This record gives sequence, C-alpha cells and structure tokens, in this order.
Amino acid sequence: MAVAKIVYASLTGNTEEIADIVAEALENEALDVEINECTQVDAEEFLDADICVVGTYTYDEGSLPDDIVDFYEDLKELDLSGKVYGVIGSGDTFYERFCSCVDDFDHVFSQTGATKGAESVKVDLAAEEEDIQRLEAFAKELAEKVK
Ligand SMILES: Cc1cc2nc3c(=O)[nH]c(=O)nc-3n(C[C@H](O)[C@H](O)[C@H](O)COP(=O)(O)O)c2cc1C
Repeated sequence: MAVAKIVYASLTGNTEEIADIVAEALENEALDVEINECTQVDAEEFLDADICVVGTYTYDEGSLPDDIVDFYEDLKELDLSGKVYGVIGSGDTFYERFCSCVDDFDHVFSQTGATKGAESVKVDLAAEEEDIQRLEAFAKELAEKVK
C-alpha cells in the first residue's frame, strides 16, 4: 500500500482542518496516511513516503510561520526523487501576499527532485464547501499519481 505523509503548521486550526480533509480523502483512495504537526516530526520522514504533503498558513508580510522554519530548512537538504508532492495552505485574502508560504514550499519541493502531483490549494481562512471539493480533488489527483 502506498504511503502518504502530511505535515502541517497551524496556529488557529484552519490549516489543521484542511490537512485533515486531505488525510481523509487520501485514506478513501486506499492509501496508508500519516498526519503530523510540523514540530513533532523530522523532514526525513518524507523519505519513507510515496506522497509528501505540506500544509502551512502564512504569517506577517508573507513570512513562514516560526514553527515550520526548521522543517522548511531541513526539507531543502533532502533528495525526494521519485516521490510525489503537493502543498496546501490557509491564508487571508486581506493580506497582499495571500498564502505565499504555499508557494515557498512548492519551490523547495521542486528542488528536492520530487514531482508535483497536483496544483497547490490555497484556502481563504476556514475551508468552505467549495474548498473541501478542491481539497478532495487535490487528494484524488495525488493518489492517481502513485497507482
Ligand atoms: C499577524 C498575522 C499576519 C498574517 N499575515 C498573512 C499574510 O501575509 N498572508 C496571508 O495569506 N495570511 C496572513 N495571515 C492570515 C493567516 O494565515 C490565516 O488566518 C490562516 O487561516 C491561519 O491559519 P491557521 O488557522 O492554520 O493558523 C496573517 C495572520 C496574522 C494573525
């Protein structure tokens, strides 16, 4: 069974919620799914996954959340050739740099040699019905890449 690992940062719960939605959708695709908060795991965990997903919110002026900086730096050092990745995140369209950390992780993943399995999903604050559908389609697309 293919393995999907999801690592997320979340301060007020929005990103955790969308990470959970993706986890459930991947489980429905018969994948073995592990989901962890970013301070609880090392980036090296992705070496044991077929699908690697990061969920992140965006902080001040597009800054990476403090709690995911170490993970981000460690991810840069990995060789994830042969793996499929995807990035999701919550932000607030009030800010000029909406969900810019999603793009930061997309960039870093692309440098690890992993293949982008689906377009990133950016959610404005908490997920609404339409976002849930986008997240489920994201998960399905990732799963298809490892079948
Ligand atoms: C001080 C502060 C700065 C923020 N800066 C940004 C930003 O630059 N871009 C963005 O898209 N969202 C920004 N946000 C919004 C958060 O990313 C958004 O509330 C998100 O849903 C939080 O996710 P979480 O519930 O998983 O912690 C900011 C929020 C706060 C409190």
